Amino acid sequence: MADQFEELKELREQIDNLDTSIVNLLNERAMVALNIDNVKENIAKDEMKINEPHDPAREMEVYKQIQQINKGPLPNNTLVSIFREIMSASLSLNKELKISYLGPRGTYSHQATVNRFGDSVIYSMQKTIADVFNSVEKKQATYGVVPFENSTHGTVTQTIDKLINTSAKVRADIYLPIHHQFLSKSSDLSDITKIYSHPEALGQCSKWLNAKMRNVQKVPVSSTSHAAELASKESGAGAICSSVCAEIYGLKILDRDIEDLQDNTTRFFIIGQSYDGPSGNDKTIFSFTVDHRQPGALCNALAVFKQHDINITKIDSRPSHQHHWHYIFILEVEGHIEDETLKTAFSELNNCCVDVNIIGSYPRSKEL
Ligand SMILES: O=C(O)C(=O)C[C@]1(C(=O)O)C=C[C@@H](O)C=C1
Repeated sequence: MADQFEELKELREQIDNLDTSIVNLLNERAMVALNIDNVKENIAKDEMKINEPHDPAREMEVYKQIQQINKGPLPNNTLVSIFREIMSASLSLNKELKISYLGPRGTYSHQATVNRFGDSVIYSMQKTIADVFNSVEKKQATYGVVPFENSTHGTVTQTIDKLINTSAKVRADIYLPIHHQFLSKSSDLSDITKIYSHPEALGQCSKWLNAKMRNVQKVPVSSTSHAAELASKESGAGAICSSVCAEIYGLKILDRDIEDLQDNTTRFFIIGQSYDGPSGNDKTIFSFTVDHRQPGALCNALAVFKQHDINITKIDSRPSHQHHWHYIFILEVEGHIEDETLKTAFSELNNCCVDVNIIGSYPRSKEL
């Protein structure tokens, strides 16, 4: 017994020594991150650009490298979480970094934002997607996170309508698997007379709603968390939202994973004042308008990408709000706007469009 206590003491001494090394190494790393920030500041001044502390392409490189060198026993996802926090700390060493997202706490936007930026930055929750854009445009937040598209229900119209009219730029994307739960104060589905949720979440659960709640009133609200908040104050009301809302708002989960498709995933955009240079594996999003009186005008615009062998990864259109039945087209293509191929393609595109507006270029991220 005495031997074992002695062994425990020795092992704890080993841990203490290792912790000392880890703390010293973390501080050494933080000093290097501070130096990087100073160098980036000088480069930005020379090039008359904005210094962007967050570098999504570099973060992906760091994650890739730590996973390659990892020999265990720690699993890769544990190391990724630890490094998420290490880089979160680097991001906030020099100055306060404020990130805005569609709140309240517990929304999918909140989860995507915290997964990406960690615990050391300051978060600012906003009531609407438009408010997230406003906070970035007015420089009240360094970055904002907005939902862009869902694998089941398509484009988030509130976001795309802001993207075509904003000075903010898309600088990264985040994929988040989405599993919706049905939450209520009541204990039985048969007591439910009203369902709150964000319109996108209602759309992603249409099969469940039709099968189990066909005649129940559906009330679209600004976010899934706000839906949970409302449901927590009304008997007979329920909310479609994430499981974390159960704890936050003191609700019961009456049905789980009610989304139409089990691989339901939402892609979020990180918006800021500018985007980074090419990483070698990027995407570019832009909007354009064509002369509506000219037959084949849209076809000519799209043909530019075929001619340059540029893959189009998304196409959408939205009403122009200037003339009835005139549309703005939104395209996402592979490549960075500073790549030679894209530069040539965009100069040709400018010749056959009324207006072309680059919304962002960003490193292609991995769908987890
Ligand atoms: O390499 C950089 O550009 C850094 O600012 C350092 C660092 C890091 O801690 O590794 C910090 C934040 C960036 O988002 C990416 C990487």
